[in-house]
Amino acid sequence: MVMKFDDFDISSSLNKATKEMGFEAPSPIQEKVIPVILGGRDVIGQAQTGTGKTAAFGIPIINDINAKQKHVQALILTPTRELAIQVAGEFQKLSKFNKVQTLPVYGGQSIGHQIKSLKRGVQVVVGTPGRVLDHINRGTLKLDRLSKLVLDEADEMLDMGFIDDIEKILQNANTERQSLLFSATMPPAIRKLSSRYMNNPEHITIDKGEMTAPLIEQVYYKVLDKNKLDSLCRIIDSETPELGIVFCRTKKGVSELTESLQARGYAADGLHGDLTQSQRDVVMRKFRKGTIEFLIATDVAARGIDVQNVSHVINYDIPQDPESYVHRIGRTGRAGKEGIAITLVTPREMKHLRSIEREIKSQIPAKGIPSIEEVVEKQQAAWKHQIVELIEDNEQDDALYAELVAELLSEFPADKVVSSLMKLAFYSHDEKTTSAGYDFGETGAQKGMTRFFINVGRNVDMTPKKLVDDVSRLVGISPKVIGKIDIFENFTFMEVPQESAPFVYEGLKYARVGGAKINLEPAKPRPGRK
Ligand SMILES: Nc1ncnc2c1ncn2[C@@H]1O[C@H](COP(=O)(O)OP(=O)(O)OP(=O)(O)O)[C@@H](O)[C@H]1O
Ligand SMILES: [Mg+2]
Repeated sequence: MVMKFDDFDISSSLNKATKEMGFEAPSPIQEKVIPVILGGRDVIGQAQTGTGKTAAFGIPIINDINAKQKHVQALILTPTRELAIQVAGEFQKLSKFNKVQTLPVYGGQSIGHQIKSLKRGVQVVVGTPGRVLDHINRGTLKLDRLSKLVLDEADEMLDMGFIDDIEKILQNANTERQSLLFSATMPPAIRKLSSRYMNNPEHITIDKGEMTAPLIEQVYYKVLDKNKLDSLCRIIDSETPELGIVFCRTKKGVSELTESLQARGYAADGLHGDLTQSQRDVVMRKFRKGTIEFLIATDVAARGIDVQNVSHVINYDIPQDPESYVHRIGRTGRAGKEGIAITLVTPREMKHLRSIEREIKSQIPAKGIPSIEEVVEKQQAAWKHQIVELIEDNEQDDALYAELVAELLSEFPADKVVSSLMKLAFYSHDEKTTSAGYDFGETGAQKGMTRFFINVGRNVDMTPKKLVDDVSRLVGISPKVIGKIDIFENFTFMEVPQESAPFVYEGLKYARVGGAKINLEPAKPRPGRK
C-alpha cells in the first residue's frame, strides 16, 4: 500500500503544511525515518541526494516541539551558511500552520540581530558550527533543555574541519537529547566515529546500489587544460541548460571563470567563501529567481543546496573525492526530476576519474565535445521549439503586430521576412553567447582592411609570427598582405585586406592557430561602433 502523510502520527497542522508544499506522498527515507524519530530513537539516516532528508527529520522534530515553551528544543547544524538558511526555510514552511519558531544563525550576519531574535524565544535553531559556538560562549544560546540535535551532512560535519567545534557544542548540550545524523554519503570511518556521539542509533539506509541519484544522466568530456573554457562554452551552448551550477576547485578559479563567462555574455555569477555574506546572499537570490543562469561555485554549494529547475551540474574541475562528486551532481535530478551531470577531465585526471567511478560503483560514459556545426544545429532546434511554442500560444496578442506584419508582407516575400527576422533574433542571441568573430570593415581598421577578432583562449601560446604563419598557410594568402596584429590576453586583432576577408574567414573557421582551435564565428558589429 502506498503510504500517505496522514498515516503518520503527526499533527494535522503539519499534515496540512506538507500538502501546501506539494508533497503528495512521503519519500522512502521519510517513510522509514519519521516513525523511528517519533518513537524517540537516535537515527543515522542515509539516502541519495534530493530525496527529502530535510523533511524526514523536520516533520518529526516540529511535531514534537512544545510551542508554548520558548526555549530552544532542537538544533540543526549544517556545514554552510546557505544550507542553514535553506533548512530554516523548509522548517518555516513546515510550521506554517503552527506556532513553532525557527531561526537561522550563521557567520557574516549581524550577531546583534540574531541575539535579539534568540531573546524573543525560538524553539528551533539552524546554524553553522562557528556561529552557534559563538552564541553558546556569549550565553545567548542555551542547549541545556535541547531534545533533538541534527547533524545535516553528517559526514562533512564530522570530518576534520568541523569536529572540534561540534565537540564543544555537544559538551554544552543536554545529554538526554535525541541525536540524528543525515547524509547521502556515510563513509565507514565516519559511521564508526558517530557512535561516540549517539545512543544506540538505528541505521536507516535507502540503498539503491549506486551512490548517485538515479535520475541524473552522467557523462564526461575529455579536454585539454588550455581548451577548457572553450569546451565549456561549446557544451553549454549545445545543451542549453535551464539553470546550471558549474563547480571549480578554488575560489580563484571561480572568480576567473565567472569573469570569462560574463565577458562572453553568459548570465553567470560566482559563489565562494571570500565574498561577503551579503554578496553571497545576493548571488543565491539571483540564482533561485533565475536572474542568472549559471552559478559558478566552489564546493561551498556542493552539499544540500536545493534550487528548483537546476537542469545541469558541470564539474569544470574534477571533484577531489567521490563524496564531493556525489554531492555536487546531486544538485540536479532532485525530487523526481531529471538532470544532467557533466565532468570535464584532462588526460592527467583520467586515473582520478576511474577511482571515482570505482567508489560510486558506476561507470560514467564519455562524450565528444560538440563541433560548431552541432552547436548551431542544436541551437536552431531549440530555437524552432521556442518559435513553435509562441505560434501555438493562443494567449498572445497578435493584433499588436498586425499592421506591421501586413505592411512587411505586402512589400516582401514571406520567406524573406521570416529569415530576416531570424537573422535579427539570432544575431542578438549569438552576441550573448560569443565574443569571437570579425567586424566587417570600418570599425577602427586601416583603410581597405577588415579587422578580425579571434578568441584563442587564455593559455594559448600565441605570437604575431605564429598567427601570420598559420593564417597565411591555411588560407593561402601571402604573409605580407596581413596588416596590423594586436595580441591581448584573451583575444587577438588581425587585419587583412578586405577582398581577402571571406577567404580568411572560411580558412579560419575550422583552423588551429598556435595549437588551439579557433573559436571564430561571424558576429554582428557591436552597436555604436560603426
Ligand atoms: N515527500 C515529498 N514529495 C515531494 N517533494 C518532496 C518531498 N519531500 C521533500 N521534497 C522536496 O524535495 C526536494 C529535495 O529535498 P531535500 O533538500 O530535503 O533533499 P535531501 O535528501 O536533503 O538532499 P541532499 O542530500 O542533496 O541534501 C526539496 O525541494 C523538498 O521540498
Ligand atoms: Mg539535505
